[in-house]
Amino acid sequence: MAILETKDLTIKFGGHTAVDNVSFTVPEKEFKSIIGPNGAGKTTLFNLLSGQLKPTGGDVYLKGRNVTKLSPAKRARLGIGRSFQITNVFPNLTVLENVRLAVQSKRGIRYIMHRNKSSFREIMDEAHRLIGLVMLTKKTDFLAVNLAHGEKRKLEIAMLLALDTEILLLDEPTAGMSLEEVPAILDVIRKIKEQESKTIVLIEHKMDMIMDLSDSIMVLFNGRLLADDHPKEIMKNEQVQSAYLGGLYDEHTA
Ligand SMILES: Nc1ncnc2c1ncn2[C@@H]1O[C@H](COP(=O)(O)OP(=O)(O)OP(=O)(O)O)[C@@H](O)[C@H]1O
Repeated sequence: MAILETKDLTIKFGGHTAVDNVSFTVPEKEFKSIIGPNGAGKTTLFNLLSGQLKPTGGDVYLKGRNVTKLSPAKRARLGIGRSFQITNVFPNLTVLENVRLAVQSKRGIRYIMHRNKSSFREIMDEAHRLIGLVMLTKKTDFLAVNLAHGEKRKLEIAMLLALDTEILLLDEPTAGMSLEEVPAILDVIRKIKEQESKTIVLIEHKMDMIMDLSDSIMVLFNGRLLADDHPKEIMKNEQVQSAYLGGLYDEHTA
């Protein structure tokens, strides 16, 4: 069953159509990547999925339910979690404290009202598990403010996982990272894919990063869906090669 689906999703900014009649489905537990050159509409599409933007036309469905008119908070409660929604990283708290608070906020008032030793232990165990999953164990007691850029992204991912949504929208998790930091974050994403049984939709600018991780790849170009297929087919697709790979080649040689 499709856990996430769009039909003819469109948004116009003035005369410019940033997302143009995009229809796609994401089956449950699939790892789908969205690629495309600068300005293709990837982030705008994410904003439409998470509810930050309302479309000019078309619809978004979550588990068959039309959520087009719902707020980001309501969509999050229904199962869509987005990495950049994590605005509550406290710089002067440790990694453990930040993740613990995220786990606690998900469990909500129930746990606070019935606070007891076993629920606190459970929350701490989950926080430690998530810190391990994103490979930050050695930094457990570091203040968030003292983490390297790549480590901060890992912390954000741990806090996103704490919300325990079925769908994770990851917007360029490697953005702004030094080359040495990239393999570690890809390892984290691979581990999440293997261990967490989530549906993952990931935006990536650099196609080579996500070829082996993705079950399917969507290519956006000028707001349009150029292709949506298995990675191998995407590589062979001539339209994609000329539109997207050509652009990348230019970028590397510029
Ligand atoms: N709020 C807005 N108002 C006007 N135009 C916008 C707005 N948001 C995005 N756009 C335009 O929509 C187009 C798509 O932008 P978007 O950021 O979604 O692209 P992208 O594929 O995410 O690019 P990048 O890889 O650079 O992040 C661009 O031309 C951009 O200038």
